[in-house]
Amino acid sequence: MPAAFELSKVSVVRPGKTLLDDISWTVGDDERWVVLGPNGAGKTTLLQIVGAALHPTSGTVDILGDRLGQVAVAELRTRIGHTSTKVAERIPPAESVRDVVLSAAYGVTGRWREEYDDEDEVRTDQTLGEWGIAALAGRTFGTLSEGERKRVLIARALMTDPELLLLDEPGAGLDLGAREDLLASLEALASSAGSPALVMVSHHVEEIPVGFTHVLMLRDGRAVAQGPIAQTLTAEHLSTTFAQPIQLDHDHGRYAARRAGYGRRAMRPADTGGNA
Ligand SMILES: Nc1ncnc2c1ncn2[C@@H]1O[C@H](COP(=O)(O)OP(=O)(O)OP(=O)(O)O)[C@@H](O)[C@H]1O
Repeated sequence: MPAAFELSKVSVVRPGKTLLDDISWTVGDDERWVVLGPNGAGKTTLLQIVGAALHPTSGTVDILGDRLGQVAVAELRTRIGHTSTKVAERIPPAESVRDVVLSAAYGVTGRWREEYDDEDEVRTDQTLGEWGIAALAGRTFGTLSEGERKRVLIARALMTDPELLLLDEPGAGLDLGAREDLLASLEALASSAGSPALVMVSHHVEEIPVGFTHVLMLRDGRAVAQGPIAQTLTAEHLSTTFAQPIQLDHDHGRYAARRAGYGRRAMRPADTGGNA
């Protein structure tokens, strides 16, 4: 199995702060990973490394067969789809949804005088259709709801048919229905033959789409655990990652987590005013 990327002993250090500490991590091109961890754990920093947007302070990074530091990163980035709030912030609010997706062909945000060929136009319409947002094509990005924006960003990231897709908190800010719609789409993508290698960052196990195969858990820049989801996503590892006792439930490929023991006290009659 060829590796989509391989990190060896990667650290990222800033004055007074170690953002990533000695991370070794290999992702195969047919694997779908979720990266879980609390606020400030280093998840976004890790995704920036894998997206060739940041060089590590130490360690080596090989992405799609190229070693970071020995390759033109602009070219490498065209092979990687990356969605994040940072990408969203760069998109002009007045840009049409169709142009947000189309302009990915040049890796630019904000259409200007680029010339697009028919293949780009066809691929744009196809991707808008696949992500259920064809009806939004003429709307401006700034008028979209959070759920609609998330879909447009994923469509943009997939427009260039990347070999690696990085999704930084795609479920953040979505209502229950929009989250479930997104998870269904990601499940379909994860199980499709032409899917790129996938890495999704999340705070919540409830946001793991069915079909995701592996998990990496981060705390304070260090890997708490990593490996196949079935063996690695455990209450014990979650408790260490989130620094509190966690109960984990699993049903038909979906997960739910909460603090262990939460609710027991509230059930006592003395607390509820009951007289049983
Ligand atoms: N240039 C920097 N200098 C110092 N600290 C930084 C710098 N950039 C990021 N950090 C810190 O590094 C830590 C990791 O940041 P990162 O954004 O990777 O975390 P995260 O896991 O994605 O967090 P969240 O879930 O809140 O988005 C945070 O505490 C952040 O404040």
